[in-house]
Amino acid sequence: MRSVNIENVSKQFGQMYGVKDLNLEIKAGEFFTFLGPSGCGKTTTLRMIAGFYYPSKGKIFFDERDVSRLQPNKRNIGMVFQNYALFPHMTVDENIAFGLQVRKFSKAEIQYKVDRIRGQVHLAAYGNRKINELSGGQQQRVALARALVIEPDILLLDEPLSNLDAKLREETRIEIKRIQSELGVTTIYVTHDQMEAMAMSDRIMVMENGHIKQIGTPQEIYNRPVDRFVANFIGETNLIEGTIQEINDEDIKVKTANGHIFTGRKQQSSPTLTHMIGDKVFISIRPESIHLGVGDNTLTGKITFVEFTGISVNYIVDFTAFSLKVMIINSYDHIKKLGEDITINIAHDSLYFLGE
Ligand SMILES: Nc1ncnc2c1ncn2[C@@H]1O[C@H](COP(=O)(O)OP(=O)(O)OP(=O)(O)O)[C@@H](O)[C@H]1O
Repeated sequence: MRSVNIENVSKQFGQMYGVKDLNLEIKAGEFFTFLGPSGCGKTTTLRMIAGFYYPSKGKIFFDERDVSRLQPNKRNIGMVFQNYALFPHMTVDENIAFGLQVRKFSKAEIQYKVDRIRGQVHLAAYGNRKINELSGGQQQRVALARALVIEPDILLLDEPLSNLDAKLREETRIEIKRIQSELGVTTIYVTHDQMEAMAMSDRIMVMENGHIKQIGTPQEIYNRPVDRFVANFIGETNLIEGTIQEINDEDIKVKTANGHIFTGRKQQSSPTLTHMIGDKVFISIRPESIHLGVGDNTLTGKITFVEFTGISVNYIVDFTAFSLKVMIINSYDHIKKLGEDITINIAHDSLYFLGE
């Protein structure tokens, strides 16, 4: 396993930038995810790491080695894409063995390595099955085995689960994570699915328009987003606009347009926020951090939407100047009805302040 260092990398397509001035270090053995909406530059970055694109500017290192202009087949990388690109009429073993044959391993070595990796992806009994006789999830595990059997320094995965249905996605996600942590291979994962990114990654890079927005652990990104884009993109949140009314070393009071005052902790603010009385701020409140009844930041409003999902009861509650999505984890309590009044509270620690 190797580290990946991206230094000042840009990729231009004519006048347009796919990515611009990217600086990034992925540690050896890390599960690192590129996350962002369509067109933000995830695949372009991955392709430069793979060697399918060369950077227009800047350098890429695997450990100390400059690979910026090295051909893909000289980089010792394993790759899995959303369309598995397996040979459908060949067997599982023939597919897995492909990269080893290209590398001219002996027959005995190939069989040993193929058997071993087939066991690791939980397909031990499937060596002689044809690819078109496998389920989508099994096919994706063959693709993974084929990428891993060459013992790559770096594993690149580009939306590998997007062709699978929801249940299989989750199962395969768990399998990929298990195999990755058993083998300890440095893994770079591309997705636009924030749940997937959160569940699998050691660290996540959130991208927008060819730029890095934030790099951090799933918890950092979820609990301490740098701005409204990240807060909105990672999970659901309520954003309420207001102005700073009062401030001291510990607390901030923010007044909304209809005169409501929210009190929160100063340390629960994005690092880029300046704290001056009169400044405009946004309060981010996660739906699951809102509770029923009286407490800190108590409010009473009218229910304009209600749904029961099994895990939770979700409400939208109108407070005239703003509305809040509220998620009450299923407690078998009475479910309130559309049009009813509801009293909610939000702990001071659950408010998070963002700049414009
Ligand atoms: N070969 C190309 N020629 C011209 N523009 C390109 C090319 N490849 C990518 N782009 C542009 O670069 C930007 C980044 O594209 P990229 O494919 O990296 O995005 P992405 O985040 O992977 O999106 P998606 O999730 O849709 O795959 C986009 O605006 C895209 O249109």
